[in-house]
Amino acid sequence: MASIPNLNTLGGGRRGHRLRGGRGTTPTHEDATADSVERGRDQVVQQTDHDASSSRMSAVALGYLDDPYARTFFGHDTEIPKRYPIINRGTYVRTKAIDRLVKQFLDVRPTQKKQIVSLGAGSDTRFFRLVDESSASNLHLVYHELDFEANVNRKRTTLRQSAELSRLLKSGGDRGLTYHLHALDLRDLAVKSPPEIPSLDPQLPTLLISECCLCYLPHETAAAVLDYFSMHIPGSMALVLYEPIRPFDAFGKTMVTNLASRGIHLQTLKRYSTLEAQQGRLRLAGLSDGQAARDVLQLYDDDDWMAPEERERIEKLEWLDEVEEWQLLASHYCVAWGWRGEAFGEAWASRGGSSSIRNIQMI
Ligand SMILES: C[S@@+](CC[C@H](N)C(=O)[O-])C[C@H]1O[C@@H](n2cnc3c(N)ncnc32)[C@H](O)[C@@H]1O
Repeated sequence: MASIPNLNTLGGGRRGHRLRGGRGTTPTHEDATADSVERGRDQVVQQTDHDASSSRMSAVALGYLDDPYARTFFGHDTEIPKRYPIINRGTYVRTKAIDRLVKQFLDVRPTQKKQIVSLGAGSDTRFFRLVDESSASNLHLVYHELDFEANVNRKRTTLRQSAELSRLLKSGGDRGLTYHLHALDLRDLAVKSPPEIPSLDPQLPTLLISECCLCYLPHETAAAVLDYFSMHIPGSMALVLYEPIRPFDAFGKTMVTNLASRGIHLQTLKRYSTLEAQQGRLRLAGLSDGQAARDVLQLYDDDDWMAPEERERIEKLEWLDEVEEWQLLASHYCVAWGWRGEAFGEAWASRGGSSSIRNIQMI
C-alpha cells in the first residue's frame, strides 16, 4: 500500500484519463505511469467491498442481522471474520436504517412500479432479501446494481454458481421484480456523452442508494453522477446515502489517517463533513422537496428508528464496554436522504423524513 501515492495529488482523474485516450495521440511514458497508478487506486477502492461484505458476515454470524445471502456472497469456504462489537453494531444500524427507508418507499402506493439503483453495490444482498420479503405482496420493482467490472464479474459468478440465488432471481422475475447487474465505472457517467444504462426506466419513481460509494469519487464527479440521474429521470427521484462525516475532530483525523494508510481516500469527506452539508448537497442535486440526515448514534438512540426491545436484543448479543468509543464511531457516520416527488414525500415525510429536518437544523 505504501507505494500508492496520495490520490488527492493526482488531479485530473478519469476525465484526464479519457482525454489522454480520446485525442488520438500516442500515449507517453507518463500516461502509462498515470494509468497504472489509477488502476492501483481503483483496485483499492474495489477491495473495500470485501470490508463491507466481511462486516456484514460478522454481524449476521453473531445474530445482529438476519441475512441468508450474506454467506453466499461472502464465500462458503472463507472463514467468518469477527469484527469488534462497535463495528457490528454500526453495521446493524446502517443496514436497518437504509432498509427502513427503502421499505417505506416500496410500501407507499404499493401497486405502483418502482425502480432502485444501487451505486457501487458490491456484494450487497438487499435485492435478494427484498425478493424474499415481497413473496406475499404484488411489488413491481426494477432493481439495478452498478459497480466496477471486477466486482460485477465476481457477483455474476456467485449468482451463476448458486442454485438458490438463480431460483430466487427467476421467482422474483416471474413476480415482477427484475434485477440488472451493470459493470460500469460511475465516473463514466460524469462526462459529456455518458453511456445509457440499459433498462433504466426514466418514467419510474427511482431511489438511488449510495452505501459508502460516492465518497470514493472526487466531489465534482460525485455531483456529476447525481446530475446524470437527475437529468435522465425527470419525475420522482431520491437518494439515500451512507458515509463517514466529521473528519476534522481528533477521532475524524485518526479515521482519515487510518484509511489513508490503507490507500483509501474518501474524496468527498471534507466537503460534506456535517449533517447540514450532506443535506445541502442533496438540495443542490435537485432533490429539492426534502432532505434529512442523521448520524448513526442518533439513529441508534432514537426510539422512532430503533424499537427499545430491538435495542435491548442488540445489547445482549455482545458485551460492549467501549461505550465512549461506540459514541465516537457512531457519530462519525451518517445516513442522509433527499427527494423530489410526491411518492417520496408520502413515504418519508411522516416518519423521520421532512419532520427530522427541523430536528437536525437545531443541532
Ligand atoms: C465500501 S464498498 C460498499 C459496497 C456496498 N454498497 C455495501 O455497502 O455493501 C464500495 C463499493 O463502491 C464501488 N465503487 C467505488 N467507486 C466506484 C466507481 N467509480 N464505479 C463503480 N463502483 C464504484 C466499489 O467497487 C465497491 O464495491
